[in-house]
Amino acid sequence: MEGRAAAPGAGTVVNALATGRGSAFALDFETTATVRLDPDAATVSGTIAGAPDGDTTLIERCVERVVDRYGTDEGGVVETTSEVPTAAGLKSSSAAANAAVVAALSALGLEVANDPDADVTKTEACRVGVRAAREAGVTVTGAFDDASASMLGGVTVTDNTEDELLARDDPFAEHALVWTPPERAYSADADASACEQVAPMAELATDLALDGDYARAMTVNGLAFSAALGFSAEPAVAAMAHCDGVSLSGTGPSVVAVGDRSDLAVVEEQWADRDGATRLVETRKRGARVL
Ligand SMILES: Nc1ncnc2c1ncn2[C@@H]1O[C@H](COP(=O)(O)OP(=O)(O)OP(=O)(O)O)[C@@H](O)[C@H]1O
Ligand SMILES: O=C(O)C1=C[C@@H](O)[C@@H](O)[C@H](O)C1
Repeated sequence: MEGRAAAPGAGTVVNALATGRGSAFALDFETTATVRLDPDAATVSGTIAGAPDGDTTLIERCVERVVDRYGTDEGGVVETTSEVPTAAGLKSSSAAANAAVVAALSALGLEVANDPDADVTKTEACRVGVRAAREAGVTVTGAFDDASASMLGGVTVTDNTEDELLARDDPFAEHALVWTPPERAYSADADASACEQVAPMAELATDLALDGDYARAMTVNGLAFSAALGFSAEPAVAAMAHCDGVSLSGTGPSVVAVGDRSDLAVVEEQWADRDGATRLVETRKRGARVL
């Protein structure tokens, strides 16, 4: 009983830490999970390729929750390999959870699809991963915004207090420029009460996103949450005149700009002297998939 699946990382349109409502969009780099289930194994054990000391609680919980709900008490192993940097604001936890859940469902022989007649809908599979993320303690709100963008692709707006999908659209930009500084910021350590202080700006950004004005929502979000979480707004200020939208992603430290490819080349020059890595990626319409 083996299943393999991949799910993309994502960038932030609106951070949900202020109000519980958030928005994110899928980016074309992904995490792959392989799950082997064994009816005779008593536990699930995980490994992260290239990170022998990485915390495997999340992916183990994901497989356990799938087995609890859809299986017959199997144990087994789960392994991830990832192009999404961990704790960089690019939704590594959502990509890992979605890949692990879809791979486990595939190992059980279940079809996961957007189709309401599928054995398991993608939205339901996504909620299983979000519950596992809450149990593993890697999230503040459950991050259904990030998880749904990764699972469904395109851009989503959600209410994370109810794990409810408020909107889903195809990508609002073709390309994104992603700057990832060397430091890491775990979501679970973020200052949620500082974020709550910028709730009026988060509400404004959410209204813009629900009107389909995702790029401007990102920019409003980025200024508010950079200030609340103590990140410099200077990269966003340097980029703003040259792109459609730019924001601190997640709880940082990455900054993501969207716009035409030629505009993003100008932003890349503005960001060139910074520590860390800058990469130009495509946004992604397709979400998680069985391999
Ligand atoms: N490839 C992976 N395999 C297994 N678990 C992973 C993997 N990547 C991330 N995780 C889990 O997610 C945790 C990091 O979650 P965190 O929310 O802090 O990062 P993020 O999702 O990249 O950030 P953000 O929510 O700001 O985008 C790790 O400690 C680990 O438990
Ligand atoms: O842990 C969380 O609940 C979240 C973390 C960040 O990615 C945010 O961008 C997201 O909206 C919610």
